[in-house]
Order: sequence, then structure tokens, then C-alpha cells
Amino acid sequence: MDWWNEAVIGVKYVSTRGEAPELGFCDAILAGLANDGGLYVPKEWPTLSDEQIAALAGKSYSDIAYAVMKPYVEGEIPDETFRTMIDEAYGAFRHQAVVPLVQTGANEFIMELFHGPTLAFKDVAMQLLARMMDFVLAQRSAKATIVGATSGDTGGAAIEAFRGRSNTDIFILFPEGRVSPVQQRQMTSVLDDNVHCIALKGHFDDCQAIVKDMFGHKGFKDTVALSGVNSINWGRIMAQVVYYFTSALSLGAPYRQVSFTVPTGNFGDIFAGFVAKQMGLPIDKLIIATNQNDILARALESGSYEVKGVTPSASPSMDIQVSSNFERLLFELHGRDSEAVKRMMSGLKQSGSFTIADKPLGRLRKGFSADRASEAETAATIKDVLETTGYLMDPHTAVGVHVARKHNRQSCDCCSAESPMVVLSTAHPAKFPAAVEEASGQYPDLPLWLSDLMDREEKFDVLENSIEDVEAFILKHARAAQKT
Ligand SMILES: Cc1ncc(COP(=O)(O)O)c(C=O)c1O
Ligand SMILES: N[C@@H](CCOP(=O)(O)O)C(=O)O
Repeated sequence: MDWWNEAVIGVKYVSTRGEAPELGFCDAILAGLANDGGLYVPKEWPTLSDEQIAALAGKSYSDIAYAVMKPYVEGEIPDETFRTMIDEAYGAFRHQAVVPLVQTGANEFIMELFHGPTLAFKDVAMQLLARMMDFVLAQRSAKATIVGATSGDTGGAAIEAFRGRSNTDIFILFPEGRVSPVQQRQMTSVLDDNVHCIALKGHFDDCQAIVKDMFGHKGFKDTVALSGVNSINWGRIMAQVVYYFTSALSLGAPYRQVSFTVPTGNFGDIFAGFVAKQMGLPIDKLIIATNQNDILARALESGSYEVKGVTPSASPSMDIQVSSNFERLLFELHGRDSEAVKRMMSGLKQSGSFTIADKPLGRLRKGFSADRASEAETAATIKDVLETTGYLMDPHTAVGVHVARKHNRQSCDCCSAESPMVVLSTAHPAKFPAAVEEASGQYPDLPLWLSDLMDREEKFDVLENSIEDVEAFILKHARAAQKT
């Protein structure tokens, strides 16, 4: 593709908090979190015209991925190298279409994002990010220590993508006893020397807070050459933008608007939808679907973002209160005013809450809707969809389907019933067999190639919810630290 406007090629990245240096793509993905605590976003959004989007119709996933992501990496990763990375990353997916659509109702489609190696949508970005980071590190003859916090899926996908790589050690923090047994075994049964799993005595938000605080601890960060693979990393979001394009194109874009409902926790996946819209994809509505941990739905309703504590649910990967990527959206909603973002984030740190002012709140409500699914509603949706269509879905996807159906597009004045509704299916049901069986009576088996997973040997350490303990553990095991 050579039709990208020269003006937007080779995008630079700025921090949402305005105090970190502007970076090129390679530095931005290695940095993970900006050193002012903010998140990197492109300085400007590359846009595509309807004609350019139409020209992508009928192309393969890899072709579309290359076209959509090219301006973000231009001048930093050579075209041919980038194309090879994309082909390799998505060649490993076990479905020809990479992210196929399945119709489950009138104008309702499920986008299956779980055909990668760990059966979750995280593979889509992680398979590419690992290759890009490896490339940058090799070019610089450098090593990095990757850290990640997981409520279950990011950890497995990251470990699978980075296992055995000689330039990186990876440390994944998961909340002890709060991920599904399949999710845990996907992480802990990887025995490669560069992989370290830490079961933290705390919640996911504790794991995420420790990861973010390690980025703020300069001495430690430099000693271990710290890098992150949570969706704070722009490279993750960029790769997730692609499937909004592929699915919308299959359903008639750019000549037809499409809406999306996204099961949401850290706001990365739905923020990628926002980016696709900024780039020119005709998205009608983006619907935020939460489980009973509904901070985002409450924030949209009341304008007050207020942490209330996490209640474990059948969709554990979404048991999140501090939703990292919401900061990226707040930055946009406030006209890229980093002072406003800093005020809100410091309110969050000090008192666990902040208020969104009227104007940005109006913008938020214009582009997004939000609702929640209770535990009973989630289970009932799994059962109902199975009985009416024969399709078995996981609890996270069911949260999405429930919220999509509840949003009555016949009567709302915010989006049209004519536009197809795509619900993102973020995980395979076999990752959550107990919840799926309890809801539907049907036990979802793991695919054959993972059928011995629960018999595999485990390797992990249990640590207190303490940044000192986690840092000491990393210092002891990270090869980048031992070099200095
Ligand atoms: C299965 C599943 N669904 C949904 C989500 C929420 O995605 P996001 O954090 O990007 O909002 C996650 C994890 O984050 C997940 O693992
Ligand atoms: N649900 C996630 C939580 C971390 O999210 P991320 O997208 O920011 O990495 C998980 O499964 O770990």
C-alpha cells in the first residue's frame, strides 16, 4: 500500500501527561509506560478516506493489518520486515480468517478473537508485539525485562509470545486464586528459563499498581531495562485496531456504519475501536460492556469515576477497577489537555475517584454507551444463546451479548438498528469451563492441541502484595540486571 498521505507517515508519540519526551514508535513500545506516568498516544491520527477503506475490501487479514498499521511504524521498522512479522504472527492462528464473524441474531455478529495460541484476544496483539520488540532489541544489541499484570489472559498470551526469546525475561504478576485454572496453567506450565510467574497475594488492581509503580521507580527501571506489555503499551492497542477494520469491511463498511459492543476491563480493546473511528472507519456506536465490577458504566452514567472494590465474577479477566486505557480516552475527550488528565489521575491516586466535567462527559456519551451484566444475566445469556443458536460462548463474551441486546437500538436515539452490531468474543469458552458448564450444562473442551494442559507441570512463586518483594525477586532473576 503506498497511498498513505505523506503528512501522517512516521507518527510520533506523546504522553497523556505531557511531561515525557516525544518518542518514535520503537522507543514508545520499549518504554511501555511514559516516564511521567502517562500513556503514549500518536501525536496525530492518520486517517483513511472512504475510497481508501473500500480498497481494502476482500483483502486478507495480513494485507489489511499491514495497511492499517503502516503509518504508525513507518520509518522505524522496514516495510518488508514488518510485513514478515505480520505474516508470521497471524500465520499461527488456527482459523484462515484469523478473526472470523459468526452470526447469532438479526444483525448481530460475534467476532471470534480467540483463535490464537492461548485462546484469547490478547494473542492478536501480543504475537506481533513480541516480534516488534525482539526486532528493536536485536537492532540495539539490548536486553529488556518485561513485566506484566494479568487478570488471566494477558499473562498467558505474553508468556507464549515471549517464551524462549534470548533478548527478554518476562515476569507476570497474577492475583493468587483469582484466575481460572486453565488460565493459570497456561502461564505456569511454561518452563522456559526466561519466564517467571508470580502469584501475588492481592487483586488484579494490586498487580497493576505494582507494575505501574515499578515504572515510576527510576533506579530499578534502569537497572533491569524495564519494559511492559500490558495495554499501556501503544503497540498492543495498534494491533487491536486492525480487527475493527476487517470486521466492518466484511459487513459493508465504508458504505454502511457498524456498531461494536466490547466486554471491557482495562479499556484497551474498546479504545482500539475508538482509534479505528478516529482513522475514518464509520463506526456508529461503541458500547462498553462490564460485569458487576461496573466502574466504567457508572462513570458514563454519573460522570463520577469512583473505585469501589472488586467482587469476583464468572468473567474474572474483567474484574478490574482502575481501567488503564481510560486515561487515553480522557486525554482525547479533554482536547488533549494533559493538565486536566494529571488532575484527574492525581484525584484517583489520592481519593480513588475523580469527576468528568460536563463537556468531556457529553463527548463521552456521544461516542459510547455503557451497561453492565449481573452474574445471573451473564449465565442466562450463555444458556439462551446455546439453546437458540447452538453457539457456546464464554462468560466475557456473554457479558457483551447481554449488554448489546439490552441496548435497544429500535428505541434509542444514539445509534441505528440498521447498523450491524458486532460483539467482540474475547476468549474461548474452554478457558472458563466451570462457569460455562454451570450456566449451560455443556462442558467446553479444550482443543486437542491443548488437551493435556491441566496435566502439565507448573512453575511459579507466591509473593506478598509488596513492591519491595516483587522488585527483589525481579532483580534476582532478570538477566538484564545481572549484566550491570
Ligand atoms: C477475556 C477477556 N475479555 C475482556 C477483557 C477486557 O479487555 P480490556 O482490558 O482491553 O478492556 C479481558 C482482559 O482485559 C479479557 O481477558
Ligand atoms: N484482562 C487482562 C488484564 C490486563 O489487561 P491489559 O489488556 O492491560 O494487558 C488480563 O487478562 O490479564
